[in-house]
Amino acid sequence: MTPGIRPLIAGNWKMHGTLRDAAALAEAVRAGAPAGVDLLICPPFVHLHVVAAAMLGQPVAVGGQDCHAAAKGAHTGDVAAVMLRDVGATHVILGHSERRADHGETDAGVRAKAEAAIGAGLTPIICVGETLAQREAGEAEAVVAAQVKGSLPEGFLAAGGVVAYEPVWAIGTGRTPTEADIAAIHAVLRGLTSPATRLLYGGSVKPANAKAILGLPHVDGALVGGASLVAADFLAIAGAAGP
Ligand SMILES: O=C(CO)COP(=O)(O)O
Repeated sequence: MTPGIRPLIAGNWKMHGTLRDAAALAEAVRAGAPAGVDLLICPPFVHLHVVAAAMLGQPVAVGGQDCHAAAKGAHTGDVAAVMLRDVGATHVILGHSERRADHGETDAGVRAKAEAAIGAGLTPIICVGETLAQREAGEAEAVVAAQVKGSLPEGFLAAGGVVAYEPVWAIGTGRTPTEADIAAIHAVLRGLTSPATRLLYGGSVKPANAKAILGLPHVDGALVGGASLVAADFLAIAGAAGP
């Protein structure tokens, strides 16, 4: 943790569940939200409006998992940042490695989306992280630094933008980098951002490893995938970030 930075525990629900599941999960998270920690849940687009309406005025923020760089237009299947803001989202995850892989997203594209998000009043959470081949080649720090330099738009730090380090090989695999490796990358991220930027770690975060990971220097929270779909696990991770 970084002294003076309030931790953020974010749940990326990815493409899971029904509307009923989403409503129940959000309510369970709300009911158990611990003090002293910011909580964010990011449902699939089709569930976002209902979840955001239910969380209005509650201590659980709601975010999107992506947005388009344009404010409107002929972009079939896409969703604009202003639309997310309009239905109650306050944050948006951008440049997740699954989107970089599934949709060919580039650093420049992520930067354009982040500009749109900031313009719409959303807090962008930009994801960076190396592949296993890049880590084994000793390139992890250079890859992550290049992604940060390429993906963060001007005004990102002033707008309170968040950076999430998610090594691709740790996502959904149960594998995590060593604590020293996480700390090393986060030190690089701190050097490239600001003393106040929230830096999240993501990749197989679960109740059993949350305390150790969240205790590392410059780790100001977590971006949680699988474990965020189980309210008790997500809340246990949030509890590990608390005072
Ligand atoms: O991709 C992630 C969050 O964005 C991490 O996913 P897991 O927690 O399932 O490894």
